Amino acid sequence: MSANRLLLKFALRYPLLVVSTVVLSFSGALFNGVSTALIVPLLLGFLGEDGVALKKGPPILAQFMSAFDRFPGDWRFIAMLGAVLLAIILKNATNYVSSLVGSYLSRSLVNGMRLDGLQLLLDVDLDFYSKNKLGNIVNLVNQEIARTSGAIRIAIGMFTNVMNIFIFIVILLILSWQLTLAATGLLAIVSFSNQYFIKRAKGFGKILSQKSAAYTSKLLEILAGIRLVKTVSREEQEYQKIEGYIREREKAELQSQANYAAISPLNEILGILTVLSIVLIGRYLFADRIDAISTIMLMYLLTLFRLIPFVGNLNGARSKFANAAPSSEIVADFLRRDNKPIMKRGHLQYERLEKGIHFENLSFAYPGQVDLVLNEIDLWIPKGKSIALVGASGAGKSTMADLLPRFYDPDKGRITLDGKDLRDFDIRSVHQAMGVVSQDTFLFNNTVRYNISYGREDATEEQIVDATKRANAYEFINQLPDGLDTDIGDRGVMLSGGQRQRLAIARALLRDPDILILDEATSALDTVSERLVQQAIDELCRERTTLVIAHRLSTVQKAYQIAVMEKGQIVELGNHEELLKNQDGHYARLYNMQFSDKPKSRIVLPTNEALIRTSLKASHELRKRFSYEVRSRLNAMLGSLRLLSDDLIDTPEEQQELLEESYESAMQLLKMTQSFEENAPKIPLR
Ligand SMILES: Nc1ncnc2c1ncn2[C@@H]1O[C@H](COP(=O)(O)OP(=O)(O)OP(=O)(O)O)[C@@H](O)[C@H]1O
Repeated sequence: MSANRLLLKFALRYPLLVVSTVVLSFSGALFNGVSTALIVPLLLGFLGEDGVALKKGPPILAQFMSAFDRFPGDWRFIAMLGAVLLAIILKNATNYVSSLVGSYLSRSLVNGMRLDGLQLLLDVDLDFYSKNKLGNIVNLVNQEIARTSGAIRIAIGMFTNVMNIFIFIVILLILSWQLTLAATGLLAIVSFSNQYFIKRAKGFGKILSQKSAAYTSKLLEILAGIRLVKTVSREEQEYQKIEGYIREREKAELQSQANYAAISPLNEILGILTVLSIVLIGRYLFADRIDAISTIMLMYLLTLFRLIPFVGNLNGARSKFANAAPSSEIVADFLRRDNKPIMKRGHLQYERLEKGIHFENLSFAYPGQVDLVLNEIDLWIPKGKSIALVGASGAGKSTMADLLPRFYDPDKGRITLDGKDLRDFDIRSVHQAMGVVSQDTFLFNNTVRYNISYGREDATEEQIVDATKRANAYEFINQLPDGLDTDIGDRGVMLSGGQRQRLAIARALLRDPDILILDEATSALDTVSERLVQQAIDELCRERTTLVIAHRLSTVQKAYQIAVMEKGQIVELGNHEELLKNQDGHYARLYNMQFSDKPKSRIVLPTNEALIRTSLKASHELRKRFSYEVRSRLNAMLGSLRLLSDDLIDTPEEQQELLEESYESAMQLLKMTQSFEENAPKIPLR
C-alpha cells in the first residue's frame, strides 16, 4: 500500500469530515477571492471614480459590478463596503471552522492509524517480534505515526492552498486570459524551481526517520540491559553512542530546516519578478488602450499579489510534505497485514481436555530457516499427567513448548487436542485454558495483587490469598510493606528471583489452567527458594496436563514420562526408573553427568589463609564484599537447616546430603573466623 493509498483508506473512514473540509476550504477560498476582487472597485468608488472603467472590462465583471447599480448615490459605496466586509468575515469564519475540522480530521486519522497499528501488533505472530527490534516498533508507533500526522495536516493545508489558487486563477482569467496564461507559465517556473528543494527535503526526511529509529532502539536496548551496562562499566561508551545518534538526528533536522527556510525567500524573489514581468507583458499587450485597462490591471495585480503567497505556501508545504512522506511510507508498510506473519484462527471453542494432547509426526523449522529444529516428533500427553522434556541446550525443548500455545505452526504433522487439530480452535479459547510459567517471569510495574490477578480480574480476595498460600508466597507477601498492595517496581525488581517465580505460580494457580507449560527453572535459585518454588510447582502441576521443560533431572523424577530430546528428535521416552535401567542410554548418561558434576558442597568458602589475609588487607570495598560473602553463605546454610527442622525434605538421602553440606559449611566458616581473628589487628581502623 503506497502512502497516498494509506491516507485515502483512512480518510474514507470519515467521509463527513472529509466533505466538510473540502466544502469549507472551497468556501473560504471563494470568500477570499470575492473580497479581494471587490477591494479595487471599492477604493475607486471611495476616490470618486464611477466604475466606468470596470464596465468596459470583461462582461462577467461588468455584470457583477452592475449588481450594485440599484443602490442610489452613496448607498452604492456603502453596499460595496458591506459586501467586502461580509466576504472578509465569512472568509475568516470559514477558515476558522475549516482549520478546526481539518485538525480534528488529522487527529482522527492518526488515532485510527495508532489503533490499527496496536491491533496489528496484538494479532501478529511472535516471529514478527523476533525479527524486529522493539525500539523500531516503539519508534514506529510513536514518532513515525506522529510525523505521518504532520503529513496529513500539511496535505489538508495544501488542499486549502490549492483551492485558493484555483479561485484566484479563475478571477485572473476573468480579468485577462492573456495575462493569466503568461502568469501561469511564470508561476509554473517558480514551482518547478522548488523541485530541487522538495527532492532534498524527501532525502532529509528519510535520514531523519532512520536516525530516529536508531536512537529509540539504542535507548531501549540500554535501558533494558542497564544492569549489564553497569556491571561491565560501559556507561561511557553507551553514552557516547547515544550522543552520536542524537547529534546525527539533530544534523538531519537542521539540514531539513535550512532547506525549508531557503524556499520562502526564493519564492518571494521569483514572485516579485513574476509580477514585474506581468506588468511589462500587460503594458505590451494593452499598449493601445492603456487608460481604459489601468483599473483592470490594478485589480489584476492586486489579485496576483494575493495569489503569490498561496503559491509560496504551497511550495513550502510540498517540501514539508516530502520531508514527512518517508514516515507515511514506513507507516503504510507497517500497517500492511499481507507482509506479516498472522495465523488464521479456527472457530472451535476449547472447553476442557477429555483425553489428551498429541504431537503427531511433527516437524518444524523457524520461519525463513531451512534446518529443522523439530524432526518427526511424536508425543502423547494423557490428560492430567506431566510429561517432562529433557536434553542438551538447543535440543528443541522450548520450541516444542512454543508450538503448544500456537506461537508457531508446524511445517509438517500437527498437534491435536482430543484428536482435533489445534489450528481448528479459536486460539484465544485455548489460551484462556492454558497457563505458562517460565524462567523469565514477566511482572508488571504494579501491585502484587494486580500481578497475581492478571487474567482473572474477577478473582475474590479469598481466592487470591488461597493462591498465594498454595504458591508458598503468602508469607513473603505478608512481610511486604503493603502486603498484596505493595508496588513491586519495574518487572518486579523489588523481589528476588524465587519470589518472582512464586508470584507467577500464584497467578497460574488462580487462573486454574487446564493445560500447563512449565519452563521449570529452579537452578538459578538458592536452596531455600528452590525448595519453596519446587513445592509450589508440585502443587500447580497436581492433576493438570503439563508439559515441563526440565533443567535439573532431580526435579522430573516424579513425571509420568520423560522425553529425552536430542537435535530436534525424541531419542528416549519412559519414566525415571525405566530410563535409568538402560545405563548406556541418553537419560542415564545425562543423569550420571549431572549428579557426578554436582559439587560436594553447595556452600564453597575460601579457606586459604593467604587469600583471606589479602582480602583483609585490601581496600574497604574488597572487605565489604568479603563480609557479604560470609553473610550470604551463612544465610544459605541457615536456610538448609530450617528446611531440615521444618521437615520439608522428602527423602532420607536428601536429608543426609543437606546435613553434610551444613556441617561442612559450618567448619569452613569456623576456619574463616579463626583466620579473621588472627589478621584482625592488622586491619587499619576507619
Ligand atoms: N526464534 C528463533 N529463530 C530461529 N531459530 C531459533 C529461534 N529460537 C530458537 N532457535 C533455534 O532452535 C534450536 C532449538 O532451540 P530451543 O530454544 O528450542 O532449544 P532448548 O532445547 O529449549 O534449549 P535450552 O535448554 O538452552 O533452552 C536452537 O538451535 C536455536 O538456535
